[in-house]
Amino acid sequence: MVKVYTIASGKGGTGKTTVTANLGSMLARYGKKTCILDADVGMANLGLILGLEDLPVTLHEVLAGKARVRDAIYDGPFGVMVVPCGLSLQGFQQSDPNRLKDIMTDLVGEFDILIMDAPAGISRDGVIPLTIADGVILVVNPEISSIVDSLKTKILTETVGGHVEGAIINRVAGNSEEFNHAQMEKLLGVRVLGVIPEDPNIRRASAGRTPIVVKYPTSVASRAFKHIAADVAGIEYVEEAAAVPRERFVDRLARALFRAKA
Ligand SMILES: Nc1ncnc2c1ncn2[C@@H]1O[C@H](COP(=O)(O)OP(=O)(O)OP(=O)(O)O)[C@@H](O)[C@H]1O
Repeated sequence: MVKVYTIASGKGGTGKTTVTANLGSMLARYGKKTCILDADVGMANLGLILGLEDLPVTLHEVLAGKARVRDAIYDGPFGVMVVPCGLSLQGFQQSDPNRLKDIMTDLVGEFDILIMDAPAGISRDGVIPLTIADGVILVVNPEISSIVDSLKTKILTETVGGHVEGAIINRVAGNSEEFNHAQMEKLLGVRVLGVIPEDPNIRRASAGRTPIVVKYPTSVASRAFKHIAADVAGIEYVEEAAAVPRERFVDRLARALFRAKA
């Protein structure tokens, strides 16, 4: 049975796109047929951080009724399928977000998991991804403004008949001013699905157009993403061993000589 998630937030910049790219990639790695869509049609950047640009067909053309969604699906990391959005203002203006529901209906038979990256804030178009998901996942930073804005998104989701699955706390630096896991759960009134630390490798990976789980798989943030993905996939998380560097020729030679002498 397919499960449809929307990754949402209150204010912008909390890490929705980062979560969508990394969670989607890991779910595919864990064997789930996964598709991630950039439903942030006005401020799209999922394609940008995955190196998918200058594409002939994107979600813009599909939402404009000019193309089929099948023609806007591209290969992403670890076998995740990606439906990116174009960057042009004209493409945004021609998009009809009401078509999103039909697009999702077209995809449900082909995937185990569909994940939509929603627009930030509260807008008429932003409501659609909140209503058509089985579960909305809020991406929240551990500070009061982000919590208050996410609460508004939670209330809006419930008002329009949607369901909030839980929250991911992102960019946790471990400062004493930050709200902790238990406080966040109490304030938001939802289960915390995972905690992603502040990790400079996330920016480095994005600059290289690759999710951190691919580029720096043993980094602290990658391990956190893997935990959440395993939970969502319903499998037990097993720590992957760090890659053992290949032994250099001189080391092999020295070892062989040393053994020969002994
Ligand atoms: N855990 C983290 N540690 C360090 N940097 C992070 C982390 N999560 C996200 N970032 C950085 O924060 C910035 C915003 O992240 P992202 O684009 O994922 O947010 P967003 O919620 O999708 O934003 P928007 O609402 O504008 O679409 C990016 O530069 C990203 O690399």
